[in-house]
Amino acid sequence: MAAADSSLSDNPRTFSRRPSAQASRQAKATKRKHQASSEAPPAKRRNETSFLPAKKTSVKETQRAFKGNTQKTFSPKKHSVSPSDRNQEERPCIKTSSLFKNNPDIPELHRPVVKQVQEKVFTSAAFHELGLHPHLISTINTVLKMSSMTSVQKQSIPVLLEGRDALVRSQTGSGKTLAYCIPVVQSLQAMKSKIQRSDGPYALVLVPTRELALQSFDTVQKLLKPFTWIVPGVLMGGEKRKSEKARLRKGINILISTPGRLVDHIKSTKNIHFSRLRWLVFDEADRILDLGFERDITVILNAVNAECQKRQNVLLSATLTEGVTRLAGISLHDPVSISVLDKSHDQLNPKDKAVREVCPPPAGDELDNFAIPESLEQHVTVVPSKLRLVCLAAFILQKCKFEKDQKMVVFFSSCELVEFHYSLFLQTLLSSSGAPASGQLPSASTRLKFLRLHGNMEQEERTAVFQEFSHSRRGVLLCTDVAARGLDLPQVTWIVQYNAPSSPAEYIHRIGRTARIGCHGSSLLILAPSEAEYVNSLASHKINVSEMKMEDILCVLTRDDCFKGKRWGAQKSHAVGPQEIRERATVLQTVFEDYVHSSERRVSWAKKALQSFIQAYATYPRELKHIFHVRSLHLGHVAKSFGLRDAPRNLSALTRKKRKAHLKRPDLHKKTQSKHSLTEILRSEYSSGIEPGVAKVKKQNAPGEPGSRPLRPSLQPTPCFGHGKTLKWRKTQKALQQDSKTSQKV
Ligand SMILES: Nc1ncnc2c1ncn2[C@@H]1O[C@H](COP(=O)(O)OP(=O)(O)OP(=O)(O)O)[C@@H](O)[C@H]1O
Repeated sequence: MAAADSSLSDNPRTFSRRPSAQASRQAKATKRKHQASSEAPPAKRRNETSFLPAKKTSVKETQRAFKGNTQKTFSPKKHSVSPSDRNQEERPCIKTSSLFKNNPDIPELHRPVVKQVQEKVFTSAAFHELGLHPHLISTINTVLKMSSMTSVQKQSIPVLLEGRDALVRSQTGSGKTLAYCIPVVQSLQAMKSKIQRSDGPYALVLVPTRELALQSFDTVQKLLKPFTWIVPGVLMGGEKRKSEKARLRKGINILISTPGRLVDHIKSTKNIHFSRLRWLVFDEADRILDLGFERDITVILNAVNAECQKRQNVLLSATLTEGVTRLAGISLHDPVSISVLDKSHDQLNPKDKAVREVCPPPAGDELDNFAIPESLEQHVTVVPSKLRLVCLAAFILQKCKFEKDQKMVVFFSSCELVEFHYSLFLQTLLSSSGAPASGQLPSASTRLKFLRLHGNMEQEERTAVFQEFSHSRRGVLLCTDVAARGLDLPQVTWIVQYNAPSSPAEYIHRIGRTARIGCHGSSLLILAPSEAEYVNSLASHKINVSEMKMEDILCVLTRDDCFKGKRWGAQKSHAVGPQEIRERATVLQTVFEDYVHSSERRVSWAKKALQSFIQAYATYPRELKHIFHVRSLHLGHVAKSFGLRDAPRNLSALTRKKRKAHLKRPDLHKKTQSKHSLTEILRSEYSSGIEPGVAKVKKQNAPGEPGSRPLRPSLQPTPCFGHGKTLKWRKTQKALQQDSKTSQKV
């Protein structure tokens, strides 16, 4: 295989591992010049180079840390053939820019070491100490196979059993679902007049995604095993409305739903009554109550309040933000605020933590510092844009091909990006993992398994993927933030964030898919050099990450002879030097580029994915724009991470046009057409599944304000958020809008 980098393949010795004194001086000078280095070249050059093939480079540029020739002729393989087959073919010469050349310096990460907020997961208290129904206790012990309570359960269950409203905050994977499900089931089974199915909902649980709805339903169903007269049900979209209506008509006593779907039924179904409602639970409350769902939540609360005033309200999340606390002030009645923070770090008397802690609502700074599971190791790697794709692929290979039983979730910023990488990896990495190579475990070739999950998939497939990945011992799930919240995917060992999240809260929820309930897990955040400052932003929220070097990730390619260059073909590859790593990375990049350029259709598919990336990039909230700004992207380099050899010429015009049109996301284009605001488009990731309902929503105006749709009389904004309190709509709306700025990109 001829590598695409002539400086590597023509004469390996030109790549001395130690640069000459002169080269090193020049490199230092270059480094100083680019001290405030970012991905972006100066504005003028950026405009020129971004849309043109790689240009000739200056001497100084060639002295940078990674060197090579600007262009190189190489022989591409026949498309979608494994890299090992490629040597045997006659290939035309195609120009490609060097992968390791003209990259910006990788800045040193001066990350402040901060003390992370910690929580203790388990307590020694047993469920039978709670005075629950004996059948409920035995179900928890035998069906769920749990005996001792987690901290959040120990604190929340007694409070909820006392009949209080509560605001519950505890780290991801700490058992919040049972913290509300147990009191709900205990209280409903104990009702004097036995519950009838036809009574309708006694408890309403709102969750942001369909998968989470299914998961919570599963838990409730298990708890209800001994109490067969109480019927649980789930409404989540994707299912035929007619069959959901039929189930509602028969009666559902514990109703779990996504907000959009419930609103649809409130508006169109006569069979949903809340007169007997005793419980209203908002799981992932900060997500549910943010701008994306605000309108739906108002409709739901108004419908509920119109029929029922006296009930218990519970808000739960690992990241309760100020907006939720404010809304909690309106929607909760004399709530107990439960936080499981391990104060032993700050307090002299560590015994205090064992006592049930009922604290005032967290305020100010405390809200911004989220607890992270102690057994979660967080890493960050800084990778130039050109190398992002090979770096991600190498990391996946390292963990999931060469190590045993690794289960990985990779987060992307849009559905289209998920689809692109999923297909690309299936066609390239899987076909290249046919025969076990030297250094590869015998069963490694069968170890690689890719799945994907995003909001644009058919519900049937979404559910199947969710189930398959849940029950699988290994595999790579490529997904959007639709999988970031609440999902309890057992034994996930690695979380990779290929596109940085739009807020610290989303960072916490994404990494929270691993290291659950005291298990060990790791995460990797991949940043471009221009994004390195994001590490400080995380540190300001008491999030500590340690650096992983890109070279150490790429190093794995030397274990896989699929990625051997031609020069090395006849040799045994014992020596693992930077040169060989670069060569193999170039071979892998060539595999991607060959696949993408194998047809016009694939090129335009890659362009669309690139466009989707740029559009998603433009949606970072204002407070992160100084780190993530489209202007900081070198499109030519970014294009390479989509297997494109050059940046598409018409991309910037297209993107500008799109940005003007309210930053529509291409992956949702079909659904949204041209009328939706950004928020609505982004929300559709979590949509009810009933498109006409979504499409009708025009603008995020407060009900009753000019431009808003008239609501049904019972839904008019005279809203009581329960217990006779009037919703100060405008104030809340403003507060929510402020808070949502950090959560727009989901
Ligand atoms: N007392 C317990 N003993 C053992 N396992 C438990 C206990 N309580 C909950 N679990 C398990 O812990 C895992 C995480 O629970 P859960 O999904 O409720 O966490 P969570 O706090 O809601 O997380 P997130 O914030 O991500 O939504 C689940 O697999 C659950 O079955």
